[in-house]
Amino acid sequence: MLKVGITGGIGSGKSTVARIFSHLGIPVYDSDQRAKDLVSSDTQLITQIKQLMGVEAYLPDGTYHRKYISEQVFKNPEKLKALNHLIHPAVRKDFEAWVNQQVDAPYVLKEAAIMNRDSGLDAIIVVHTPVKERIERVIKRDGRTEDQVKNIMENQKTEEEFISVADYVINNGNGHSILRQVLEIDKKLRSTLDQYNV
Ligand SMILES: CC(C)(COP(=O)(O)OP(=O)(O)OC[C@H]1O[C@@H](n2cnc3c(N)ncnc32)[C@H](O)[C@@H]1O)[C@@H](O)C(=O)NCCC(=O)NCCS
Ligand SMILES: Nc1ncnc2c1ncn2[C@@H]1O[C@H](COP(=O)(O)OP(=O)(O)OP(=O)(O)O)[C@@H](O)[C@H]1O
Repeated sequence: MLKVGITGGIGSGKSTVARIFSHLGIPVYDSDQRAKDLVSSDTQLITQIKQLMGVEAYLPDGTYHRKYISEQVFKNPEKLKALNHLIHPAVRKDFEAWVNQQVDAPYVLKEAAIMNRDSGLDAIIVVHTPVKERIERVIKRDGRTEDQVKNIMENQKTEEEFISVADYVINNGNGHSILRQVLEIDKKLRSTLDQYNV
């Protein structure tokens, strides 16, 4: 089973592009969403996160306090690194278990904001959108302030760094057609798979 990553900075359009692959029948693993499920259900992880971030990391009803954690980690790279260190091994394990269930798919897609050449993926797609457009789209989508978006961006790869890990780049800037680009990549990935099967 080919494992393909899809990455890009906040608001680049990863989820939008992943949705198109999903319509083509490709199973998509949403790391952000799965991470949020795991921090709400994995008791060992919950204990470790409270130790790292304080009891305020969870609301009295047990909900993961995203707003509080977001404010803490995106202004403190060391805290973010420590949180990643707790959550990412759990996500990696969960992803491998999920992949094993996707028996009939030609390939699977892992969507994540953090991805490197050594992430254990066979190919990486980077969704590229100019920073200015990403900021405008996230303000519109989330109601975050420009400073909040820039704060998150400072803790992510730059556009150049994202592109440096890419096997395929999808340009999602204003005026570009993502459907055509997705169809081309899907065709190439399926033909790679055919070569493996020969
Ligand atoms: C930091 C948290 C609380 C922020 O939650 P919030 O709902 O405010 O924002 P959201 O999840 O939509 O993330 C905002 C943007 O930051 C990106 N992001 C999330 N976590 C990280 C991270 N560890 N490093 C860099 N970018 C990140 C997201 O992809 C998105 O682009 C939450 O994202 C979290 O718990 N992250 C840790 C889990 C993680 O690393 N997820 C990323 C893939 S495994
Ligand atoms: N080509 C486009 N033109 C205009 N708006 C777009 C385009 N692509 C995506 N958007 C919008 O921009 C916002 C960000 O897109 P999306 O949520 O797919 O990004 P993302 O990379 O998954 O973000 P995050 O990392 O925050 O999860 C969404 O509101 C989406 O509807």
